Amino acid sequence: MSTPSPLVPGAAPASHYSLLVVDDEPDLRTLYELTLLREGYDIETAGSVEDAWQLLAGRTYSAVITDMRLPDGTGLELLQRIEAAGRREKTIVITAYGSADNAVEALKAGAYDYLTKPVDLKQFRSVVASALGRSAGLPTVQPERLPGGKSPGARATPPAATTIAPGATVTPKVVAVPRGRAAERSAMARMIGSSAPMQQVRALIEKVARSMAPVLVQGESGTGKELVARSIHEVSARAAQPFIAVNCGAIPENLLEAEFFGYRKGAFTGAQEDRDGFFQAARGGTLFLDEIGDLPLSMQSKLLRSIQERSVRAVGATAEVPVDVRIVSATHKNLGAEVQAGRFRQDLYYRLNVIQIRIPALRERLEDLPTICERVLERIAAEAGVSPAPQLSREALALLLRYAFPGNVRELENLLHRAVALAGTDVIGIVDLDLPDDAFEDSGPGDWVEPVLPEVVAAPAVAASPAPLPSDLALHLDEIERDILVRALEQHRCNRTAAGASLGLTLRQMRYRMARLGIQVAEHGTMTVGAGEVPAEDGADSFGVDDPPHGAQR
Ligand SMILES: Nc1ncnc2c1ncn2[C@@H]1O[C@H](COP(=O)(O)OP(=O)(O)OP(=O)(O)O)[C@@H](O)[C@H]1O
Repeated sequence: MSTPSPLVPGAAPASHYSLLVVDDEPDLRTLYELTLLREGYDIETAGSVEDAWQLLAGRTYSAVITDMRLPDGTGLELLQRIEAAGRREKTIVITAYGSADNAVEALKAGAYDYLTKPVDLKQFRSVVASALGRSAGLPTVQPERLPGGKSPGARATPPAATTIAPGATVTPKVVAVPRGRAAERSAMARMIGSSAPMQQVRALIEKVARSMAPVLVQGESGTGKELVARSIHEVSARAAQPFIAVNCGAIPENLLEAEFFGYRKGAFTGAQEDRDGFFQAARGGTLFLDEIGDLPLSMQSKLLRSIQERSVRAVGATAEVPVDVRIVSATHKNLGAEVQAGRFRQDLYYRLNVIQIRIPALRERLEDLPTICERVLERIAAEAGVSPAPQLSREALALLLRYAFPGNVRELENLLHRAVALAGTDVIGIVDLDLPDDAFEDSGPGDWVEPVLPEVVAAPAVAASPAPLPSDLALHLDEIERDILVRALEQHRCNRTAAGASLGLTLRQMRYRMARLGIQVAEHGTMTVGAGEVPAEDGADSFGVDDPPHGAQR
């Protein structure tokens, strides 16, 4: 066991970061201890899991650095104990060279980061500094103290994040450009939804933000993968450093290397000065690799090397330069299947997929839809300087709840923008949604979703006082639906195809609904409304002026 020594030549000023180093080899302990003392940290050391645990029982540390193989157990066991006890020490494990499995296991178990033997001391200092939320070699800053003397790690105000357009040259100037209004609010605050899957996503973000483990975010297009990546960055100790978002699928293959790693003056025709790449721009922060599944195989191997070595070599440069960057990647593809098909390197997949966050499609969390609509409409109104914000009519919301949203939240946002423009009033109706004709093509009797209509979204702004609650919701909604269908049929002279299209329904769906609600249209164009029934699958029991004769091709 040792304490900060005034005898260490060149030691940085004393700090309040305290570290516990666990290794059974006395020489290595001394090496790590001396290295860290020079950085100005307080150090204590232990030679086994039990020794370490005893020290931990007596106090808290800013971080624990442990070798994987210890005489009475493994570093992983120590880490698991720390996690299980709910302690907040950051943990760094040191694994034998080539034991990627151990490293991945440690990251999954909650380690902040790992180092491989033989430990490169420069990297060692940088990883420890990164775990403490500071830059290696900088004077140590006294962290905010929590009860018990624990350093919480730096939680700075999120800086402006940056997306780099393909082909754009990366300079510090570009990195500093703010992203505009949306970037002003934190990504986590912009992420709407309290459904169980979204709660899980939020909990995972909080958990993974504490470590350096690579995260792979999977989900359909428009589900919010970038929002999740930004949230991880903002919640992490890297929040004060850059967030660089790169769309891997949008960069021409011949530019990829220069864009990722930068280039030196004269490296190729037109390289008139040194330029940084995405990795250098993201130094100390997070590099978000969107659409990683679109990265060509040749670039995949270069990316793998940089991630493994934690260093990059600019095009035309002779030396590798270490970079401290956290990688978050995303894809809408099934990367496992891409690996099977030989289009994605298995080793890279393994490196990127240490922790996976799957964002469910919007149709899998429909309970979030009313709140998302409400908040998006508020935002549209605020941007246009309009008050009060437009609201969806009950019927419009009911229709949206049955729509499949192939483009997920992004599609919903676009749809609401258009609807607000079309509506002209502060209540958005079904016609304003202008949903595509084939929107409900697959829906049939079994696909009916009983709408959940929270009062806050459903109540039109014009209502003076809230309507009394219905005693039978299903009957009440049937009445509303019946009324809408009858009005649409009247407007379209009982032509069911046209009436259905005006409501975003196919003829088959229109037939089904009419039969269910007891609406009949005779051949001469008169309409009767009676008791409903459960229709036959193809709804062939009701005829109308727009129906072809039996057997005819439409
Ligand atoms: N849970 C959510 N709450 C509010 N807005 C959301 C949510 N999820 C996504 N959005 C919004 O939807 C749009 C698309 O989100 P984002 O770009 O993060 O999706 P993505 O999955 O990365 O899309 P792509 O795969 O096309 O790159 C953004 O405007 C984002 O703010």
